[in-house]
Amino acid sequence: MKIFSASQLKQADEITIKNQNITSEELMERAATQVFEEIHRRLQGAQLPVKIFCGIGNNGGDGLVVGRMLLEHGYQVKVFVVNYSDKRSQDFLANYDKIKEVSNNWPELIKKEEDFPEINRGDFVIDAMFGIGLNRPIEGWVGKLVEHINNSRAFVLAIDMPSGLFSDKIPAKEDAVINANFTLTFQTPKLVFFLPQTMDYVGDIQVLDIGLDRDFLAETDTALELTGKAEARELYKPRKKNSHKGNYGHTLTVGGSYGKIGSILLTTTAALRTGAGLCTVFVPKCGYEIIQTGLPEAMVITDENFEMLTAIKTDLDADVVCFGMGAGRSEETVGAFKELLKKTKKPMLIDADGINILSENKDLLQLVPENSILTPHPKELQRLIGKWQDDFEKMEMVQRFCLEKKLIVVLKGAYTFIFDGTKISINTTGNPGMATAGSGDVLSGVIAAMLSQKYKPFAAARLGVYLHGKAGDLYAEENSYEALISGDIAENMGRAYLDLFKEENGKD
Ligand SMILES: NC(=O)C1=CN([C@@H]2O[C@H](COP(=O)(O)OP(=O)(O)OC[C@H]3O[C@@H](n4cnc5c(N)ncnc54)[C@H](O)[C@@H]3O)[C@@H](O)[C@H]2O)[C@@H](O)CC1
Ligand SMILES: [K+]
Repeated sequence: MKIFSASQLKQADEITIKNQNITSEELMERAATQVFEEIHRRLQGAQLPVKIFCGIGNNGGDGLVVGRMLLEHGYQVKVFVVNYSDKRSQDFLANYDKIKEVSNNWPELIKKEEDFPEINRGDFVIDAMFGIGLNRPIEGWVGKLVEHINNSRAFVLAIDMPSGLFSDKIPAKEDAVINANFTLTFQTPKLVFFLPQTMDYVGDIQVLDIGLDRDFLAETDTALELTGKAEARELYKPRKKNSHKGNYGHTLTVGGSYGKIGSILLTTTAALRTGAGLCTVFVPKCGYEIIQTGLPEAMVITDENFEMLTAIKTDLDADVVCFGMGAGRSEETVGAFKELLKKTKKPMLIDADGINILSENKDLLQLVPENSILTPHPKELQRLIGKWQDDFEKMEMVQRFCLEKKLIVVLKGAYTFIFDGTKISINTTGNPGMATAGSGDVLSGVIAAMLSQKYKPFAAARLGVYLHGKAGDLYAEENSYEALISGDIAENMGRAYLDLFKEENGKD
């Protein structure tokens, strides 16, 4: 699913109004009807106090329409207009008149702190103050109202965006932002719903298709894309009946050190579970028996050294080399990595200590084969590219790094972001249970196996990250977040693949 910017959405609005020959008021009615239907489906007529806070722009207009429809359906609704300015939008005004016909009273105006209504814990609050039109922080008494709503601990549903969130920047610490439990957003999820600094304001997300011009949406390019089941399914390449293990590539996993052989064992297990045709593991001598016993499907070659990697001697011409898991950063290992980089020409997968070694020896970056994939977590990324001010600057810095070095970066997080210098893909699977030792090692194996099965690097990263998260989700659904250990992710890769083609309630 594409993620459109606020200006692209405004353009889509205008084109829709023109091409479908409707008024903007009709478009608002259509959008807000969807919000109403969703609320009605969930509340089923429940008589809890509904309090709607409307701004004076089109987000407020949506709130008025929703209020009118809820009243018509017998809900107990109180509509407030947060009257921070008298410059009301046209569609707001049209709906301001219409709601009076249903409620017989004008909505209550809030103009100062003394006008704030009481909000109780059991209330259902609808935030329709600001949407994508917010262009400066919420200030003064309106900011206090935001605090008042947040402090009430009532359930808060935001229309389009929680008020106070910008579509293209991070609010400052002191800025007022609605803490929503649920956000019903129009046509496209907004980027800020997925950034670490802003994702907590949004709560659960649902995207409502408000029927904006199909051609415009299909033809307009976006740098940002969300990878869900439909996209993952499109990336997936079915196996041919007439194939053999050579078709799925030979993966060489290189890593491990004394006390950290488990990491490379996890990586290689994951690679085999993801479909790598053959796997060879290169480890220090101390890893030999562990790997042979723990994973009889893999072949093992050892370093001359017992505890760490010192020279990666092998004639194997692997389809993909995966380096770093548990490798440590001793001088000898750095040297061994350098030699490995020199002789590797195909895109590699570099993780963990591999990334840390690159951060400490930036000259090695020029040896990394084009289109290789790096899978840092935020701390590792910071060591590699330096500090950023906020998530927007971080994204710019990563894209610049990817372009300059011709690399792909998989930035691991609650939402994992995949960068290739021009595109950014945001993953939708995964859960807090996966914040556990070794889940990154498993991810490395999964993506390496995708490369070895001849997926193009960006696609390999996207599909790998998606399936890895899905495997974790499927396990957690039955066993809890807490009980999930990273080996379970590898074990459940098969279910993640099968799930790609499972229909849920007739849709994906
Ligand atoms: N295609 C779509 O996405 C549709 C969008 N609609 C709604 O329209 C919204 C956008 O409406 P608007 O452009 O009127 O903008 P908003 O309703 O988000 O904001 C209202 C106005 O407040 C002013 N403002 C901005 N920041 C302020 C601040 N800190 N303090 C005081 N005033 C401030 C701006 O002039 C802005 O136009 C969307 O979020 C959505 O809810 C729907 O009605 C119809 C379809
Ligand atoms: K809002």
